[in-house]
Amino acid sequence: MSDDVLMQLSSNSNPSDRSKLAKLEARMVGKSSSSSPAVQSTWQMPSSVKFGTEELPDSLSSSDSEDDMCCLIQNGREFLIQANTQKRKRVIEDDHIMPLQLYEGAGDGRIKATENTEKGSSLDDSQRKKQVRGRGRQATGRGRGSKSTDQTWPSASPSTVVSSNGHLENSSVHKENWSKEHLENEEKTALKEEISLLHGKVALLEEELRKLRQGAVDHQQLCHQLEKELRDFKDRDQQMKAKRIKILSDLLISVSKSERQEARMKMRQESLRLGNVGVIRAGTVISETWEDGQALKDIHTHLKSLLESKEAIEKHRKSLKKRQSDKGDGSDAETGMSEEDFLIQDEIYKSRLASIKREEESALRERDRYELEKARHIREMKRIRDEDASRFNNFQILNHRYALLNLLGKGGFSEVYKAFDLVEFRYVACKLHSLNAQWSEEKKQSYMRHAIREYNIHKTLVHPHIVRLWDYFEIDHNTFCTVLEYCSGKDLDAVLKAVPVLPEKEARIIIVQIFQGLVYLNKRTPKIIHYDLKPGNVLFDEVGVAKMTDFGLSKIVEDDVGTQGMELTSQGAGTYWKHAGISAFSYFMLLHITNKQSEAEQYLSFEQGICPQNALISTRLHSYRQSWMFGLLA
Ligand SMILES: Nc1ncnc2c1ncn2[C@@H]1O[C@H](COP(=O)(O)OP(=O)(O)OP(=O)(O)O)[C@@H](O)[C@H]1O
Repeated sequence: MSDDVLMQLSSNSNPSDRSKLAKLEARMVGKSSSSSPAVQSTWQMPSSVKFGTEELPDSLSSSDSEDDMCCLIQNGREFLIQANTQKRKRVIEDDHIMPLQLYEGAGDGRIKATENTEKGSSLDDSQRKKQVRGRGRQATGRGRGSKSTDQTWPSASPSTVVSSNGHLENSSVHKENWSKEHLENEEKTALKEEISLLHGKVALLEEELRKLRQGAVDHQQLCHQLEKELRDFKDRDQQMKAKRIKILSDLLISVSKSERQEARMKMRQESLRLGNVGVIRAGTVISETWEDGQALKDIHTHLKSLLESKEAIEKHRKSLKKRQSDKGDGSDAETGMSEEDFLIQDEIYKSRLASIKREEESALRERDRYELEKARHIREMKRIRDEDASRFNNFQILNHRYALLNLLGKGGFSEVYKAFDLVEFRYVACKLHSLNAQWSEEKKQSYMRHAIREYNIHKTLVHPHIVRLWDYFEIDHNTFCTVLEYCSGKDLDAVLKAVPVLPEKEARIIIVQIFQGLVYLNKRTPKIIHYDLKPGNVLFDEVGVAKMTDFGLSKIVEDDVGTQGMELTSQGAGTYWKHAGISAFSYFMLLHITNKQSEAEQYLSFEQGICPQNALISTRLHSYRQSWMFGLLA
């Protein structure tokens, strides 16, 4: 430590002092070799310190010259040494103050750095961080810094100045202790400040927590309230839903009831106009017979009178012709009519006959129209009668969902009701399949198999020209229901029966739609054969889109089964698909357009030749032929 300080001190002394010192030392070394090394070393150190001129003997201070020195040496070498030794002592005594004064000039930074370095070894990392934090605060001028800068280090130098001097060492230790204490105090102050800050933060957080807890409690209460409201709302909604459904079904029922009344009233009126079913009693046998209504009676009477008139005129004409030929070239003996008069009379008869013919044609057209109306009327009568006889005619709600309204029609084994779906809020057609209680279990099973197959095939079909099957459920042991898309238009059978000849354009667009449906059935996997395509199974929706329905006889075509391995019915089905599927339908439509019965008959025999083994199809075709081909085209 002393070497460093000495170096420092010597570097700080001015050059003239240094040369004087060198000279003095040179003399001392040369002339007083007896002086102790301790003294010498002690001497050397303060010699580099700036000597105040007042500290030297006047003779030395007043004269720097070589002569003075020589004089001193000559006059008493001993004195000089003694004087220098005393001075050196004094310098050393004061020395513990001087170097620090010098250091103070050099700046606090270095001392502090030294202190910090020393302290750094004894402080752990956290303490160091705190110091840095403390200094940071000093730099920002937050209290502690100002204190620290106000404090001045004691001007005492560290123990490096004179290590051999006990007093100085104590001072150094004291300073170290002081700086430690100071640091500890600073640390404590910082920690106290930090603790008070943390206390503040804790108080804030506690306040925040309290508020949050309060908020949570409020939220929970709100949540409970909302849950309760939701429950109430759901209950109310449930009650309202039940009410809504009740009101809706009541409305639907009242509309249906009025429709029923209207239908029956219309039927009664139409019965008077178009005809009714009368009862004929022959002994004990009671049979039903058709009695034409007034309009038909009138038209028939009119036609009859026209015919009578025509016959009468024809008769008169014949007698005129006879008289004309009898009279020869002369005039008629009885009437005196000339040849010219005969010709005029004949023209009158001819004209009258032509007029009657026109009237007759008109009356026949009118009769045809009445006949069509009569057919519709008979159909409606049958529907009403079936509705009245049905066990589902009292507006039941099936499966808690389908409100049955009015009967649409009755098939071989089923009744189709218009219904309202109270879940989806749409009209549907409920097809109620009833098994005859008289049937054997085997027959029932067979029917069920057919119905389930129909359902399974039909439910997978989604196409604009195929009636959708929405649902299927059992009603009781002998009855089940399929829910179908509702088609509010007529079926094609009714359309064809309503016109004597269907215009080609209309027939073509119906065929196109049905072909699209058939193409879909043939392209999907697995392919489906409808097997029962007829006008009665083509329905129209409210905008006139044609849709195929009734998949009761349809079959799935297994892809991997070759024609050889197929059942007889399936072989027929494959062929039927080609010929009776697309061709038959278009053929029938074309026949209906061209109205050529011979071609229709030819086609039917051809079709029967394709699948003679399929009794069911043959039966169907037979009824088909009966109801449609011969009924219409004959
Ligand atoms: N989805 C529907 N929408 C509207 N009316 C329908 C619907 N399905 C059937 N109908 C009508 O219900 C009546 C009876 O239909 P159903 O299919 O039971 O009889 P069918 O085909 O004449 O007889 P079968 O099934 O014995 O051949 C028909 O007049 C038909 O117009």
